[in-house]
Amino acid sequence: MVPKRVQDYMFSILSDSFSRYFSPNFTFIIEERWQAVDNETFRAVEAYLPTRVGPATDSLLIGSNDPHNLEQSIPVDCKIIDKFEGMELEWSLRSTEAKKYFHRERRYFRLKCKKSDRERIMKSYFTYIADIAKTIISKRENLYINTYDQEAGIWDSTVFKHPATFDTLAMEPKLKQEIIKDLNAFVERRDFFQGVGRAWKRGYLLYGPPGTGKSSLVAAIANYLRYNIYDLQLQSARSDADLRRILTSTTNRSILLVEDIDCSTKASRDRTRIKDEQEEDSEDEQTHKLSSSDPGVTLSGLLNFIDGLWSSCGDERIIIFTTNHKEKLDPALLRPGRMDVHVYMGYCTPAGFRKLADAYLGINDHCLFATIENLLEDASVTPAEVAQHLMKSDQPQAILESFVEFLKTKKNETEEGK
Ligand SMILES: Nc1ncnc2c1ncn2[C@@H]1O[C@H](COP(=O)(O)OP(=O)(O)OP(=O)(O)O)[C@@H](O)[C@H]1O
Repeated sequence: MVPKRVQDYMFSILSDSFSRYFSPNFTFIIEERWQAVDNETFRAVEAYLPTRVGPATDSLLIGSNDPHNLEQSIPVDCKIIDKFEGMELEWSLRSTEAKKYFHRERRYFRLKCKKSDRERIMKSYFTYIADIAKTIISKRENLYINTYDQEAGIWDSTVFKHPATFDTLAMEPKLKQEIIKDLNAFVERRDFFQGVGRAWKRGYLLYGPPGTGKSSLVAAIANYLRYNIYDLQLQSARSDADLRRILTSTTNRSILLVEDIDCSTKASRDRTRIKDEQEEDSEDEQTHKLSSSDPGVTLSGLLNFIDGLWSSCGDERIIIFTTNHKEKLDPALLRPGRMDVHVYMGYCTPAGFRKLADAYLGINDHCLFATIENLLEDASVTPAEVAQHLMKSDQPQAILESFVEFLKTKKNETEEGK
C-alpha cells in the first residue's frame, strides 16, 4: 500500500544510516583554511604528500624554473596511497567552488582510513607528517614572493630569486651583525615569546634615501631565514576589514613587506603634515583629488595590523616597513615598541665601498682606496650609485680613476647643497 516513491525514499534513508553506522571506513577532511587563517596541517600535508607518490598514483603536477630540477605536487582528484605503521591510508586533494569573493576555491585534503585506525592516526600519524613537512619546508630551495591581486582577492606567487645576502650587502659591519643577531634571537625564541605573552613576530622599519639597500636588505633577510615574502601595497586593501582578510591569508614563517609606507596610504603619514598639505591643496583646488585617491585603510586599522590583536594571527612573522621619509610617518607608528627595530640605511661608507669593490671588481686594496675613502666621508653617494659605477667596466684602474672624479663632483654638489 505504500507508494513506490515513498518506499524508495525510506529505503535510501535507512540504507544510508545503516551503511554509515556499519561502514568500516573513516574520513578526515583537512581544509586549506582553519578558523579564518591558513591551515598549518593543510600546508604540512601539501609538503609531505609529494614524497609519497607511488605505483597507485595516477597523476602528478610537475614543473620547475629549472628544467634539470623538476618539482612535483599533487593535482586535484589524484589518489595517493600511504602506509604508516601497518595502516593503509588513502589521500586525495579536492576542490569545490566557494561563495566568498575573496576565496573562490575551497581546497581540502581527504584522508580515508579504517575506523579502527582513527585514534592512532590522530595521535601519531599527523605528528609524523608535521615533523617531516617541517624538514622539507626548511630545506626547500625556492622562496616565493607573493603580491596581492585585488581583483581576484588572492595572493599571486612567483619564485623569488634575489641574489642579495648579508655577505653581499654593503653596510656597516656592526649594524649588519646586530641585525643577524636579532634575527637569530627571534627564530630561536619561540618559548620566550610565549612565556612573556607576546605574539611571535618582529617588526622592522628600514629608512633612508633611495638606493641605500633597503630592498636588498629585505632580500638578504628572506634568503637568510628562508622565509617567503608577501609584498603588500596598502592601496590594495579597500578597508580595515579587507586588510585583516589579506593579512590572515598569509602563511607562517614569512615576511610581510610594505614598501614606501609613507606613500602607501594617508593613514601612515603624520596627521599634522596631511592637514598642512590639504590646506595647500584646497588652495590649489586639489583637495578632491587627494581624498578620492585615498584608500580605505585607517591609521587605527594599520596600527591594529602591526600590533593589535589581529597581528597575533599566525606565528614566526616578520613585518618590514620601508620608507625614504621617516619624518613623514605618523608618530603613532614610530612609538617605542611598535616597530621593534629601526634600521637607518645611509650613504655609502668606506667599509661599504670596500665591500662593493670586492664584489664588483674582485679587489681588496688599491692605491686609490685612501683617496676614495676620504672623499666618501664628505660626499653623499648611495651604494646603488657606487655599484652602478663599478659595473661600468672590468678594468679596476680606469674605473677607480673615473670614480674619484665622480666623487669629487658629488662632494662639490653636497657642499653646495649644504
Ligand atoms: N647596501 C647595499 N649593498 C649592496 N648593494 C646595494 C646596496 N644598496 C644598493 N645596492 C644596489 O643598488 C640597487 C638598488 O638598491 P635597493 O633597491 O636595495 O635600494 P632601496 O634603498 O630599496 O631603494 P628605494 O628606496 O628606491 O626602493 C640594488 O639592486 C643593489 O644592486
